[in-house]
Order: sequence, then structure tokens, then C-alpha cells
Amino acid sequence: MRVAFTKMQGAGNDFVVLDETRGPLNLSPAQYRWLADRHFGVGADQILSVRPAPHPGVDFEYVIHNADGGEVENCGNGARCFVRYVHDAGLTPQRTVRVATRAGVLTLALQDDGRVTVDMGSPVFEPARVPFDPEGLAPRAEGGWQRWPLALPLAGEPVAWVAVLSMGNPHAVARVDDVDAAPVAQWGPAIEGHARFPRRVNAGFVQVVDRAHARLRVYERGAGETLACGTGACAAVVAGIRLGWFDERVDVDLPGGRLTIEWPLQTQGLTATVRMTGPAEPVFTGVVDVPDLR
Ligand SMILES: N[C@@H](CCC[C@H](N)C(=O)O)C(=O)O
Repeated sequence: MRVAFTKMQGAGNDFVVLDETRGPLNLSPAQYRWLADRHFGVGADQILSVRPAPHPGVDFEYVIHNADGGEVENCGNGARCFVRYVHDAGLTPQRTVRVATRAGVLTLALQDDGRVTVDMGSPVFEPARVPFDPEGLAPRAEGGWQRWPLALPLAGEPVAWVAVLSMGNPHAVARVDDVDAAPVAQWGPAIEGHARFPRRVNAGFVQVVDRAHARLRVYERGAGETLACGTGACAAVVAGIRLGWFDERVDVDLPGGRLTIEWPLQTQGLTATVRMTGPAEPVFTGVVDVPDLR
């Protein structure tokens, strides 16, 4: 099957974007994996599909598949690329669009400077809704609220102290002294596939530089370590604000670029929504023959 695509990136987190507004491509998980493959396919961390609005009140449906072929609930860097794509491709004249995702409705706004701001919705802390099983895990005394952070035992390793929450998709955030020396390659897969997370989890490693500045690396569920993870940046900042490390606006430096995350906990409380601002850039367009993999 011949498939037209646009390659995009947001802070180095890269995507194959597919226009399915005129009909579904009905790709199989193996075909998503092929598109994401950096040797045999196009190469991407995630595949983003633009589909028609599934219900009134939204402009499009935004569907996300990880490089491993699995469909997931949310992708922050992808959301920024999504609005840039639908605007540049002439699918809408609007600079602000509302999209339906498996995690709910997101509002995406193109800024005059080319960056994009996304209202990522409210974080979710209830373990069952992450989903996460915290039963019997020891809290760190200084956590002080909702038993955060928790000691997650890793086979053959010391425990990882993780704050767990959902930004529509699941995240476990560990604070580290130096993100360059963080054990991302060892702990990332161990946390991602930990039995306490029935749908697996994205593993973030955050260094607090000061109250308005963080450094972050993320080992993503279904994609491995990426150059940036938007929902991971939101999760790390939300966790850090709740634990008293950060003020309400934080610049997060990831290996591929900077994202600015705002969460007005003090003024609006726990249901405040998280705003993420960052880049979204087209890289190239193309047409590929996708093999008939089922
Ligand atoms: N890169 C993304 C997150 C993509 C989905 C994630 N790997 C998951 O499985 O939940 C982002 O920018 O948020």
C-alpha cells in the first residue's frame, strides 16, 4: 500500500504523521512498527494519525501509536506537531484546535513565534487510574502527602524512589542528582515493564537545577529513551511542584530541546490543568510502499 506521510519533530521527539481525514488506512501494529523502524522504514518514536472529529465539540481525532506498534492514550510533543500539521496542510484555517484523544479532549494553540501551547488537562493521581498498584510499597517520610515518592524495588538494584501519576498516559518520575549520569538504560526498561504497572509506564529521570529549571531524560513506554517526552515533562514538573521542588512555571531541558511547563497548583488547586509550550517542526514529506504485514 502506498502511504503519503510527513515527518515532524518536537524537541527531537520524532513522528510520522498520516492524514486519515479522507478514510482510514487500517494499518496493522506490524505496519506501524515498520513505519517507525529506523533501518527498514521511515523512522520515528511515534506514528500520529489525523482522523475526522468523532463527536461534536472537537475538530479532529488524534490517534497515537508507539514505535512498538501499540496504540497509546496521549503524546505531548505529538500534540504540538499535530496542530502545526493540520494548519500547514490546509486541513483547517484555525490556529487553535480541539482534538479527541483516548485520554480526553486537548486544546492546541499555534503561537505567533511558531511554538505551540497545549492545554494538557489535569494530572491524575489515583493509582487505579494510572494504572498502578502501590499496595505495600514504602513511602519516603519526607514525601508527606499521598505516600509520595514510593520505593519501587528493581531486580538486582537498589529501590527507585518514584512519584507516579497520569497525564492521560502513565508516568513514574525519579529525582536524580545528575541527569547525565542517571541509569536510564538500566532502570528505564526495569521500571517500564515493572509488575506494579499493568499497562507499563514511561520512566522519567529529573534533575532539579533550581525552582524554575529542570533537566530531564525519559525512557518511554514502547519507544525507549527519546530526545524529549512532552507528557514526561508535564509529569516531572507536576510531581516536583507537589513535592515542593519547583515553582509553578518550569523550563525543562531535555536532550532534544526545551519545553516550558506551567501548573498553577497554588492558585487553582489540584484540578488545575497543565500548559506545555514548545517547538513543532516539519522535517520532510514522502510516499512509501508499506509492506502487507499483518
Ligand atoms: N513522546 C510522547 C509520549 C508518547 C507515548 C508514550 N510513549 C506512552 O506510551 O505513553 C510525549 O511527548 O508525550
